[in-house]
Amino acid sequence: MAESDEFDVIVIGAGPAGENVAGRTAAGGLSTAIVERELIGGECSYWGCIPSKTLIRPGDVIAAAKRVPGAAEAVTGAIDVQAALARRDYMTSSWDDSAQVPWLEDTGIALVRGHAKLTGPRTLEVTSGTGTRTLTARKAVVLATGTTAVVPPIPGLAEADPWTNRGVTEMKEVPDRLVVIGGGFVGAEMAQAVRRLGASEVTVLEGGPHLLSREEPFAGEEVGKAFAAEGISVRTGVRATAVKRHDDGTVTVTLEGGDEITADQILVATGRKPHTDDLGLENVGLAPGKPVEVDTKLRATGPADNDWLYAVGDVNGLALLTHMGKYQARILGDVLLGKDIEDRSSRDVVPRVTFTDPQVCAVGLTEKQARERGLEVRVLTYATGGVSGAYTSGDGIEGTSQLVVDTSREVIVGATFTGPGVAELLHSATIAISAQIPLSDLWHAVPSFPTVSEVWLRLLEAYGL
Ligand SMILES: Cc1cc2nc3c(=O)[nH]c(=O)nc-3n(C[C@H](O)[C@H](O)[C@H](O)COP(=O)(O)OP(=O)(O)OC[C@H]3O[C@@H](n4cnc5c(N)ncnc54)[C@H](O)[C@@H]3O)c2cc1C
Ligand SMILES: NC(=O)c1ccc[n+]([C@@H]2O[C@H](COP(=O)([O-])OP(=O)(O)OC[C@H]3O[C@@H](n4cnc5c(N)ncnc54)[C@H](O)[C@@H]3O)[C@@H](O)[C@H]2O)c1
Repeated sequence: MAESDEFDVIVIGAGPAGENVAGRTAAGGLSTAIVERELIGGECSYWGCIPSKTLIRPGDVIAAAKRVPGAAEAVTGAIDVQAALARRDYMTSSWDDSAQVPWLEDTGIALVRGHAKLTGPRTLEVTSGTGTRTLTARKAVVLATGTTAVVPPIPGLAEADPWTNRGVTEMKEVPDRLVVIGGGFVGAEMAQAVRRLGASEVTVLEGGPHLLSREEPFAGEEVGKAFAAEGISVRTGVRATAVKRHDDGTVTVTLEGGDEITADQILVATGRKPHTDDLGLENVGLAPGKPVEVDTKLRATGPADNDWLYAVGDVNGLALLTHMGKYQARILGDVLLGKDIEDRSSRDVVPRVTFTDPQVCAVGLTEKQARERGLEVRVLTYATGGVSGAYTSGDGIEGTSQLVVDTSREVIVGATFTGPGVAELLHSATIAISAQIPLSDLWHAVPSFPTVSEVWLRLLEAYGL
C-alpha cells in the first residue's frame, strides 16, 4: 500500500550525523522526518566507536595499572573475556535500537523505517517490509547514509567470509589467531584489543611503510614498536595475493613473495566506501557509488541549481569521524534554519584520536601536508613522557608531542601527541588551531602542574618564547 507524506526536511540515515541534523531542524521548528533501514544510531553506536572503544578499555586499564608500582602488583589475573563481551553487549544494547525511539518521539521527528531511494528532486521512495512510501521535502533532503567497509579484490578474500568492522565488534569469542589486513584506525585499534583480550597470535599486514598512514610517520612507528613489545606482529609494505578459508575453519593468507600466514579469523580493515550505490543518485544527476561532494554549506555540488540536496557525515567523504559528522550536522541545521554560517573545520581542522596504546592524537595538518600547501613551517617536538605529569602517572610513559607552526603567522597549523592516555590533551590543540591563537598569546595559557599538558610549555620554549 502506498502512502504519501510531506515534510520540510527529510534526512536519510539515522547515524550520528543524521540524528544531529534532524534534532537541530526539528528544534528550530521545521517539520522533520528521518529514514533508517537498519538501527537508529548508525555504525558508530553498534559496529564502530562504541563497541570498539568498549573492547579496547579493559586492556587499556590493565596496561595503565601495570605502569604504576603498587598497582601493578595487584594485577594478578587475566581479563575476564565474558565480562568484557557482556559489557560490549550492554553498550550496544545488544544491537537493539528501541531505547532511541523515545528521543525521536520527544523531539517531534517522524521516524520512517526502510530503505530510501531518491526518485527526483525533493522526492524519495522508502521501501520496507510493509510496502513503499513516497516522501516529499519542501525545503531539503539531507543524505547522511554513512559508509561500509571496503573488501579489496584479493582472490579468495570475499569467499573466506572475513570479519569487517562488523564481525570484529560483534565477536562472540576471541579468536586464538587473528590476521588483520590494513593497519589504519580500525586495524590498529582492533589488533591490539584482540591481542589484549587473549589472542595468542595477531598479525597486521599493512601495504604502506608504517601503521596509521594518515598520521605523522613517527606515530605509526611508535605504535608499531609498542605492538612488537606486546607480541603483535606487524608486517609493512606487504601485499596479500590470495586468501583461502579451509574446511576446518582456519584461514590462510598468501603474501607476495610466497609467505603464508594461517589464522583462525581474518579482519579486513582497508578503508570505507560510501552508501551511495543504491540511493537513486542517478535520478538527480549524481554518480552512484561515490562520496557526495559538498560546499561549505554542506550542499551537494553536483546537481545544477541545487537548493535542496545536502550531505553530512561519512557520506560526503570529508572526514570519516563521528564528531565531524555531528559538527557538519550542527552547521547544516543552522544553514537550513536560515543562519549565515559555514563549515570551517572539516577540511583542515579535523581532530582525530586512534585509541591504541600509545594513543595517537592529532589535529590539523601533518608536516608534509603543511609543506605541500607551500606554508613555511617549523616543527617543534618534545617527549610526552618528559614532564612531571607523565612521571606521576606511571613508569615508562613514552611518546612524542609535536607542533607544526606556520612561521609567517606564528600560529599552529598541526599538532600530534602520542603516548598512553593523551586523548584529552588534544582539544587544547584543536582550540589553538581553529581559533588561530598566536604563539605569543598561548604563552599566557598556563598548564597545571603536574599534568601532561606541560608539554605545551616545553614546546613553546622550544620555539623561543
Ligand atoms: C570500528 C570503527 C571504529 C570507529 N571508531 C570511531 C571513533 O572512535 N571515533 C570517531 O569519531 N569515529 C569512529 N569511527 C567512525 C564512525 O563510526 C563514523 O564516522 C560514523 O559512524 C559516521 O556517522 P554517519 O552518521 O555519517 O554514518 P553512519 O553511522 O554509517 O550511519 C548511516 C546510517 O544510514 C543508514 N542508511 C544508509 N543508506 C540508507 C538508505 N538508503 N536508506 C535508509 N537508511 C540508510 C545506515 O543504515 C546507517 O544507520 C569508527 C568506525 C569504525 C568502523
Ligand atoms: N578512533 C577513531 O576515530 C576511528 C577508529 C576507527 C575508524 N575510524 C574511521 O574509519 C575510517 C576507516 O578506517 P580504516 O582503518 O578502515 O581505514 P584507514 O584508511 O584508516 O586505513 C586503511 C589502511 O589499510 C591499508 N590498506 C589498504 N588496502 C590494503 C591492502 N590491500 N593490503 C594491506 N593494507 C591495505 C592502507 O594503507 C591504510 O593504512 C578511518 O578513516 C576513520 O576516519 C576512526
